[in-house]
Amino acid sequence: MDIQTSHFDTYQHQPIDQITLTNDHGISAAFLTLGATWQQFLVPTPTGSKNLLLSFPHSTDYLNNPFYVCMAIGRIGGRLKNGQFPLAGQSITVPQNEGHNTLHGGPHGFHQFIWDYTTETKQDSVSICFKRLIKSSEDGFPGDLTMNICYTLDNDNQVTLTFTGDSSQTTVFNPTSHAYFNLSDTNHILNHSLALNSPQYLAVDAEKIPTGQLIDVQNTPFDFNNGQLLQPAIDALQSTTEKGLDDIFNVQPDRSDRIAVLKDQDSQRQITIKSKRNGLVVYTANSFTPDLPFENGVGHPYQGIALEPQTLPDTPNHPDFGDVTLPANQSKTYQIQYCYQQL
Ligand SMILES: OC[C@H]1O[C@H](O[C@H]2[C@H](O)[C@@H](O)[C@H](O)O[C@@H]2CO)[C@H](O)[C@@H](O)[C@@H]1O
Repeated sequence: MDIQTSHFDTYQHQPIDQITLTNDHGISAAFLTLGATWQQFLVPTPTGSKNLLLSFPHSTDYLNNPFYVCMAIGRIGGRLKNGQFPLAGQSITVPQNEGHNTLHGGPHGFHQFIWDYTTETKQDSVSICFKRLIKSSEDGFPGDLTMNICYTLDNDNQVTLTFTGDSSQTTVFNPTSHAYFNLSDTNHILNHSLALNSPQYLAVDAEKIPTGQLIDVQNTPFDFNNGQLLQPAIDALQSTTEKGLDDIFNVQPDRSDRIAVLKDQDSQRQITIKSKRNGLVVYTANSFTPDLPFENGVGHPYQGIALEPQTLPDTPNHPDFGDVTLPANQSKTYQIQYCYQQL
């Protein structure tokens, strides 16, 4: 097990570090202090290594576009209608960043911060824990939030994300990761298959806000229960505005908390995703554009797929979706696991 720290670059006169964790099988995962970003998931190939994540070469590239590439998302993933919600008998309004709605924690979400960190080496795992006090005056949500985002790489080739929040006042908390995967040796994900434990997806309005209605996936392009190739699923959506997947699935974790399996048919690389929460947003990068300077070539639609486990979005406005309340001075932890296998 190994941990290496290096200087990545400088952003707004502040140094950005890159921290690389390596396990005993030669698999490594790299992270940036900017946005607590998961920058690389490097697996061995016959000729070297392959990054399973989309990545940029500079800090500014991460913040110069609206795609949150592999960054940490919080306090709340997804959209909050009108940036408003009821909480502890009050109507709360938070800063908006997509018209009058709030997306991915608003204009000052987790992705905007430069995080402090500590590292830890154990016999079978290596970890980096990003830490920051996010003041209510910084992101506009109730309560000062003491936030820890830990990434652990173990010898089962699994990366575990652990989000722990503790707030000075009752607040809302539904963090996730915006990691975009491309498991293939090509620059698109069309020959990946996706399997989801998901009987329903959420209806959304024209602004992609959940209406509250859950729709059965049977006989729709959204039925991934038996696994489905992404190319035909995306083809079936070409007549829609999005021309691809940007959808919220109501998932049912199995006994091992598995909710999804992504597999590249050509290379036989596979990622299994585990989460205890009831939502998964699937976004196939439908509006990526050539001005995105990715390390594996300029941006284009379907270059990667973001799989974002969370409690169903806009939950504070839909109590039947769950409860993302974080009571004052009580710590809450969510975990997401991404497990790599070469079949
Ligand atoms: O404006 C850029 C894109 O923003 C949205 O895409 C987000 C998507 O809706 C979310 O479900 C996902 O979690 O994050 C995406 C990146 O922010 C728009 O929906 C998309 O059309 C825009 O191109």
